[in-house]
Amino acid sequence: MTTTFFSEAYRETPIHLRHIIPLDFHSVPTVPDSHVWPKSDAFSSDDDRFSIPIVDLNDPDAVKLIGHACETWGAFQVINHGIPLNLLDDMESETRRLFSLPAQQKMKALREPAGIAGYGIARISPFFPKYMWHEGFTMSGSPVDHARALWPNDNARFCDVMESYQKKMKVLAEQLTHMILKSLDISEQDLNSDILGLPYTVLQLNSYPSCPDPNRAMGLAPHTDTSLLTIVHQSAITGLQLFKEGLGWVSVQPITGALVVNVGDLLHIFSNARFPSVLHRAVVNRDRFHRFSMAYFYGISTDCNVSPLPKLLNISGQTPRYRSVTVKEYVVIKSKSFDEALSLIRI
Ligand SMILES: O=C(O)CCC(=O)C(=O)O
Ligand SMILES: [Fe+2]
Repeated sequence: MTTTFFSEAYRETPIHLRHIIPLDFHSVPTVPDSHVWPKSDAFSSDDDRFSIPIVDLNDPDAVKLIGHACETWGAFQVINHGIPLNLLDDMESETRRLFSLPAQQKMKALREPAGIAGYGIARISPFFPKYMWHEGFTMSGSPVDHARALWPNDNARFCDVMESYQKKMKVLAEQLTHMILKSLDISEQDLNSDILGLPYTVLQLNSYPSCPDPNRAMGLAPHTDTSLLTIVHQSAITGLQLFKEGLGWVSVQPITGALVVNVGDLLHIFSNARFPSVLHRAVVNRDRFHRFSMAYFYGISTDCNVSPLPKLLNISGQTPRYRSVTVKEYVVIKSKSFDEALSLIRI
């Protein structure tokens, strides 16, 4: 259902094969020109004083802390989230197993040009002149068809781990969404319809192979997510950075067992821009530091309308900053105009 919906939206913006097939990273001793990025002179802060808040979900003040983090950073790390540590470990080892397959094997699960699920490079790739040091595998629901192509006789464990992770993530994403709305004084009854009952969810596995010249390569170029919120599990290797006005690029330090939560475009619109849809990117490392991340995108489905929440406008006396769009319309605008998408629906 979700796949169909996205294919519908993506049919208008199919991607050329050269923007789907990843480089066979292990076959190149140096960074090819196609993957060389101008050295970023943006200030990158590894200073511990500048890091996103860590919120303990058992903290009695968690709602307030989450609201504050969404407002000031558009992101936070969450601990005591209820996702078992061994499931996070299993996710990481299955992800590693997938990306360690030979290139020609991974090609058997290649994403369709107008599709969302399968193996390939980042969907944002056509918006940049150079390729990223990255390969991905995307799922919406069961990955069984692609998993069968990857491992004809040995795919049950991969599918079990991916499915149970998606189930657990959905529960956590719902809980976080309710807490975020509560921080705005919004209850479910205040929403126009049962929009939260119609989630769309996508799980994206990311692989950033170690790079011979990390300063000239880009893992995942700066972007915002087209979700309500995104929950990221990153392996113990740094790479994720968020852009904060006045500070520049700030690294999100991996903390064992913690998950990173990002505000996405849809929540930004709902909040009438009170919560920034956080600009983020992934940088790469050298030597043996092959990094993985697993991003769970939680959004709302199909024909739902997204607009600044009326109750929020009433409470704050603000005028709406965005016009109402359906999720489908927004996905099409974003896949054509990328970082201009929000400004194209601004009032
Ligand atoms: O690798 C990461 O930490 C970030 C992944 C990400 O931003 C994405 O998949 O949209
Ligand atoms: Fe992202």
